[in-house]
Amino acid sequence: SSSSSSENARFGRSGSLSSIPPPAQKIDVNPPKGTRDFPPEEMRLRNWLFHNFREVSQMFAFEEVDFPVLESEALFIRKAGEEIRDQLYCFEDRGNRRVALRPELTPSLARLVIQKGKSLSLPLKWFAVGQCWRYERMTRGRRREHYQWNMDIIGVPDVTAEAELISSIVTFFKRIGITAVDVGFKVSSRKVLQEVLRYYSIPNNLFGKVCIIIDKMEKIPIDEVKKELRSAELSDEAIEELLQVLSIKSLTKLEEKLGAAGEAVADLKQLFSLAEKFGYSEWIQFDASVVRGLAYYTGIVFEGFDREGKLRAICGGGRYDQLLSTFGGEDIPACGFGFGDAVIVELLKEKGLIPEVGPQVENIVCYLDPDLQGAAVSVATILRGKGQSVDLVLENKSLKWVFKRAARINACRLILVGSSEWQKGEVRVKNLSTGEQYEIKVDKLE
Ligand SMILES: CC(=O)Nc1cnc2ccccc2c1
Repeated sequence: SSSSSSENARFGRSGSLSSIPPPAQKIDVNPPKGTRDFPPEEMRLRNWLFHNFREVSQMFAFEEVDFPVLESEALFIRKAGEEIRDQLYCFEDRGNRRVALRPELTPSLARLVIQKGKSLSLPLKWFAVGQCWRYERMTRGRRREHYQWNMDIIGVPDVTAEAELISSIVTFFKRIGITAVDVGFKVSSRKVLQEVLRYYSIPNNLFGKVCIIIDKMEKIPIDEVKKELRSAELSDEAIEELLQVLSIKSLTKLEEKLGAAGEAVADLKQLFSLAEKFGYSEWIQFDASVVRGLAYYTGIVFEGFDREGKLRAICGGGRYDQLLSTFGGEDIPACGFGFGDAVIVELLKEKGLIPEVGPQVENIVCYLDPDLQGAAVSVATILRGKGQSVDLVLENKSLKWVFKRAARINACRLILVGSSEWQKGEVRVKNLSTGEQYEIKVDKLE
């Protein structure tokens, strides 16, 4: 233990006495249920994925933001019957405050926008990559945390914002080798639903709840959906009409059904024509059944899906023009998406697209004679001063050991500090890919 108690100080690190007795039994060395460790190999894959998230976000001139993982529970209390609410990882802290581990990033973003208020010059283009949490009863072995990439555009009411967001996701997919043959986007607008509900004079306050019920359509039997819609005070006629409209998969048919005057048709037509200009038409399709499972969406919604139909949604998002006022702020038009780190990795595995990301280091420096430890340290430090990466062998190890380690860490070059060379101010260098060997003055190393 590294406790600085005087006891340790007196006997030093290797003191025979320890001031702390060993635990009675071994602690559980696994991470908490539903959570993951990231040892080096897994961390390299995660860093590769997040690097691509960040590169695309920066290519679209988005600025990175982040928020606390811990938020007031109130930020996520919505009454629309969302799964994300049922699984909120919430608790009372030591100050008796109701808090929650964030299940998503958008409410935090809204909170920050309200907090910054007039000092922000719109539009904002913000992105974040953050860990989100859920607490599932009797975890069905499902994870309780994942990382989500979010991109949001705040202050642009026009559909061109949603088109831009979809373009950024398409750009991301292309970068990692995913094509329109592998995935697509189902696109719709909640204004379709709004126009049907208005026709049947369903009160607006039921809108969120109806969306959440419909979002479950693919997951629960249709009779259950109808039962829940009936309990949400929809007439049988309204339910039948609603389900009929939600089965429409062509914009032309939608226009025949709703007429050309409504915003839903106008927005979607504009989006599909912008898709042409962005060059991702073959990636998107209209599908009125897409509503997404978050209550606050108000307009265009979309979700990325794998065309083989084996996996859950890869990503999803949409317009949320009235989220800020639910927190007491002035409404500002906004849209965004969330992209989790789990399904995409399953997809990459399916497609054989997991990248080979091994460790990489330029130099490994070792000393053959125990008296040359200081010399090795100075060689490593000179190389690092030149911006090179160096694995310094910290103890006097055999050459056999050093070669084995050099291979494991995939070092490019071996620098041997030996006494005969060191007399001449030189070191021996071995290029580990070509095998080439030579001796060189230390300050000539580059
Ligand atoms: C496939 C997967 O891991 N999904 C997942 C995992 N953890 C979450 C945590 C919070 C919200 C949504 C989550 C979703």
